[in-house]
Amino acid sequence: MSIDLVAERREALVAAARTAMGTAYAPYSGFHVGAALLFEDGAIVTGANVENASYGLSLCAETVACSIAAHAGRRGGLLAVAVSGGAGGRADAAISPCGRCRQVLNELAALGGTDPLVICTSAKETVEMRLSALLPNAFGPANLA
Ligand SMILES: O=c1ccn([C@H]2C[C@H](O)[C@@H](CO)O2)c(=O)[nH]1
Ligand SMILES: [Zn+2]
Repeated sequence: MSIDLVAERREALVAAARTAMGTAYAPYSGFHVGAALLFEDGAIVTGANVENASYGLSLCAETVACSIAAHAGRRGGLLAVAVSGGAGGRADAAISPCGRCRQVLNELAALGGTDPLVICTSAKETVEMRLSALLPNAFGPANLA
């Protein structure tokens, strides 16, 4: 059921990540990233990186998308994540989420007991893996219960 939804919405999810890349605010790195989250109800929530003049405060696209989803009331049900990005918004590198974003994604995943598929896409290639492979033995909400 869930796997079918990912297959069904896969193209839309990747397209949403690419579109979201267009709203990146990345004047310092020039590296534009878009992320799209697919939920069990079929909804797609997107985000793009938001940089800051104090460089270290910049937020990645995946973290922005997770924050928007949480703010909209989502507390789980994360089935898949698509990430697309590259210098100048050219999406020529299949980038995978940074360490901080893996942990942020894990919060939404763990709350709903899912292991989302992470789809890293570029114009040239697509690399896919489960979040549990990107963040094995994760620290999560259960550790605080
Ligand atoms: O998976 C990633 C990797 C990097 N970035 C952003 C952070 C920064 O704004 C820019 C360059 O690192 O790309 C993301 O949004 N997601
Ligand atoms: Zn990140």
